[in-house]
Amino acid sequence: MALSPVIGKLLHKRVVLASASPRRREILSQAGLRFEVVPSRFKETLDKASFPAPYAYAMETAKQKALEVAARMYQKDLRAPDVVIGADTIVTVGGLILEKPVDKQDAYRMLSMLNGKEHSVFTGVAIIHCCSKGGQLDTDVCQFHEETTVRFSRLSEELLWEYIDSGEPMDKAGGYGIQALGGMLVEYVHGDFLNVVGFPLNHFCKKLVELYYPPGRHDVRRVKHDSIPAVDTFEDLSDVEGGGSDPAGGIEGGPGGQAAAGTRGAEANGAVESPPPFPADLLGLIDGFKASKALFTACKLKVFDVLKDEAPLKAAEVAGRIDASVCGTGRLLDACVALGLLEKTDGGYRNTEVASRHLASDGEYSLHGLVTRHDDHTWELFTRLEVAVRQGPNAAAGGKVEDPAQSQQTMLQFMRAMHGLSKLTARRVATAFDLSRFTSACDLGGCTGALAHELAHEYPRMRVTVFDLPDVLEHVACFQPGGRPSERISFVPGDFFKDSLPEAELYVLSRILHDWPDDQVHALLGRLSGRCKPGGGVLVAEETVDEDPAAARSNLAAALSLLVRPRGRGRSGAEYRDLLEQHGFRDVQVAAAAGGALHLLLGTRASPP
Ligand SMILES: Cc1cn([C@@H]2O[C@H](COP(=O)(O)OP(=O)(O)OP(=O)(O)O)[C@@H](O)[C@H]2O)c(=O)[nH]c1=O
Repeated sequence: MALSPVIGKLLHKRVVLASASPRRREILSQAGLRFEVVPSRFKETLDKASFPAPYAYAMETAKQKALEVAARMYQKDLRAPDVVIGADTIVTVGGLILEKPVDKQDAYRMLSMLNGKEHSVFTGVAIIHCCSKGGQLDTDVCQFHEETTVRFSRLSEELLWEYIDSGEPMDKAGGYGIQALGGMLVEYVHGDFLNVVGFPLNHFCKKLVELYYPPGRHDVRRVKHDSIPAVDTFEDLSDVEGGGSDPAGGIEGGPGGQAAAGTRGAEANGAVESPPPFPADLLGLIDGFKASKALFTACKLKVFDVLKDEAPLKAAEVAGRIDASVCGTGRLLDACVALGLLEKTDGGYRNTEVASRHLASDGEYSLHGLVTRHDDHTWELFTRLEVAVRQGPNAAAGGKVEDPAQSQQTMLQFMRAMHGLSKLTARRVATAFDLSRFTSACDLGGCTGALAHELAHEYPRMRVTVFDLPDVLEHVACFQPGGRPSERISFVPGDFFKDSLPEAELYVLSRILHDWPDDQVHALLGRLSGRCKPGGGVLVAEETVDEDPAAARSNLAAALSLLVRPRGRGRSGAEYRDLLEQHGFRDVQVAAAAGGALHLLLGTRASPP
């Protein structure tokens, strides 16, 4: 059984886990499954005595949990998810079924029954495939169960109460959690450990293989939602009806769908070819732009601002706040849930921590500006990637050099994007080398001063000058912490190609050189080298286009950006070192920052010969 292809079968479906159990959620996300969580409202009150065996009770409860969620979601949007997964875990001892204790006394009763004995843990699982047929919800139900045997040591009353007082037993079947403190009570486990924790992952994957790569018979049966079999007919579900239709065909391509027809056709010819490994990663890549666009759109519509610091909101409430359609907003919010940017609970949607920190438009580490810049500018630039590949770097813009000062709006957007990126990397750039020997620094093209602040903060003796175009410096006030720059930071307007460079012991060029062709880089470094006194330094921070295959993936975005940009060029770390040495900087030290995304070089100005 190859895991990722199996899980991959679900990657392009809207999958819902109908469970409030954090353990199930964790087990499935660790397995790489992408899903939403919609806890079931089904009350676990089925008559246990009406079931022939405890596992049948667990499977039926799991099924009813999942069907309740499918029906509720369908009712709400007239659109059910593709797959709903439900589960129910029970503990059985001496013919009794133990669920979650209702109070401490109940937990004590359960743990006393398990004390010093062997018991079974059953998890029933239902995988329900949904579709809409004739205006009604149509469901395929696949169920299974898994049993694990657990034995508790002989435990003292004192220990049992200590465990109960820890609070751990209360939301767990049988009153214990094997994955945490409860693990100390356990002498042995026979069978699937994760099944005890709440979800039999191994059996689940095997079931997916059966469903999606069907060798023949298995226990899926079409069940009309409005004719869910009564509880007492339930045990029949594991039997295949003789001469039944191909259930996997129904699931894969929908009833009568193309996939089903294809499979049947192949079987009729007697040549059943097994399909190739499922290219989940590749499909993820093919669809990657849709994920980016969903993120961009949510940012632009300020979804993450609306859901910041708030109790969960329903799709309709969010739609009202962002002035958008309810249906469209619902889809967008669900997409953000699937991308791990939002969480969905019974009460509605709310931000994940990452979304609040980086995607809301305010906040110290907001990347909102970067996202909107990508949406408004970079997106379009990348539509010309083919031209850039055919004609070479910088050709895509048709010779048109983008002028960031085009309009106030563009300039501010550009600055917000740069500020967000710099805030994330500035501390790392400032501390990659010991710069304490310098008492003054000049950050050329230092924009909002994000790096200048970190340098001043890290080196209490250092005064920092931010040197940038007058149009840029006009807008820096709103980016200063507390609304004003520190007294050791000054902003000096000027053009580093033309105007006299401020005097400093250390010159900083952070994300500047890639933006210029070689002749201009030489001109700039020549001016800088002329201004820098012997013993002074230059600090360069750049994304590089190294040929090291290990770094290729993380450098990919930078390398392609440099191809489509209207000017500038990508260089390797070695090329930057050469450039510094050509301009009289020696003892070049090299470091990496921001997870290898930034290449840092610190050179010292040698005395002229
Ligand atoms: C034996 C054992 C159980 N559990 C948890 O017990 C709950 C069972 O209850 P359930 O009714 O199946 O699920 P739920 O939590 O009510 O969620 P839901 O699916 O919404 O009904 C699940 O949480 C399981 O992880 C552990 O975390 N560790 C263990 O060792």
